[in-house]
Amino acid sequence: MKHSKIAIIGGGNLGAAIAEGLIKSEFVVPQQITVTRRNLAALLPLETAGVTITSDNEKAIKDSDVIIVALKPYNVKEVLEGLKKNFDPSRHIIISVVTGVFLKDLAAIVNHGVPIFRAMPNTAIAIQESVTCLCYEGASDIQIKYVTDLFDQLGITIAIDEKLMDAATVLGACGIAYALRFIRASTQGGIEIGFDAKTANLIAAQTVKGAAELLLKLGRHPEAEIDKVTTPKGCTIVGLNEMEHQGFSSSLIKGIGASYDKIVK
Ligand SMILES: NC(=O)C1=CN([C@@H]2O[C@H](COP(=O)(O)OP(=O)(O)OC[C@H]3O[C@@H](n4cnc5c(N)ncnc54)[C@H](OP(=O)(O)O)[C@@H]3O)[C@@H](O)[C@H]2O)C=CC1
Ligand SMILES: O=C(O)[C@@H]1CCC=N1
Repeated sequence: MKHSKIAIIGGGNLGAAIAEGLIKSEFVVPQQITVTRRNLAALLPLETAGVTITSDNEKAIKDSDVIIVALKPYNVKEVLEGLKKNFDPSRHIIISVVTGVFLKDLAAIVNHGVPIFRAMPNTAIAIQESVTCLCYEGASDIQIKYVTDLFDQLGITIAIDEKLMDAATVLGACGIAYALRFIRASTQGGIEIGFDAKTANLIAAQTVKGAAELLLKLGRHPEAEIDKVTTPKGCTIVGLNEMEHQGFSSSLIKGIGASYDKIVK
């Protein structure tokens, strides 16, 4: 499957980010990628990089082997219904990154025996730093290996039960926004205590990266690392405790719950 052509149906925020990541990773060359949307002007940078851009979904599917569906949840049914006659089970695999649309619902729309994967990456896929949770139905071992390899090039991949896909959406995909808001708030605090915005943002972003790398590279526990920073009677514990009095951990946990409820209810 190494020379498979990839069509991304719906080249918006996530679809375009996947294309960018694929190009950077060299998993495929740009000429193996087609990206579709109606407003093609937004895709011109990808075209400059060598990707085929088009509004013709049918042609994109006919010219490709792997079809990544990156449409909004509310128009996926309508768009795929109109395209289903173009899917060939002996050739195509479908990878949906659409939030909240189950494998069985996708299979019912396509109705063709085409292997279907659900993947839940985040926008850091553009720089090969996504965490992508994956589940699938009706796929062969070769196809599972291919799709896992593809997302492994774009960050890390975790195979999960489909029942956890909504939770993966919140923790991994929405999580990028939560982390960025943390950095933004830190930057605002940094400005209040003396830094210009650019320097404060750099310090806040690199600090979050360092914290994450302590866990990812050294396998450490967050609280054990916090203990190393909180000098007795020092400034860290005073700030941290004040944040907790103001509901820091609680607001994050409640926010994660609210995002989850929005998907499942
Ligand atoms: N953004 C994120 O961080 C994440 C998003 N997701 C999921 O990925 C999906 C896409 O999200 P996102 O990229 O943010 O949304 P966008 O709205 O940015 O992208 C969807 C794209 O689909 C295009 N589109 C609409 N109709 C058609 C059509 N008939 N044919 C081809 N393209 C079409 C739209 O462009 P145009 O109007 O020009 O046609 C639009 O650019 C959603 O289901 C979302 O839940 C999952 C994880 C993370
Ligand atoms: O906010 C959303 O609905 C989408 C799904 C995950 C990230 N963005």
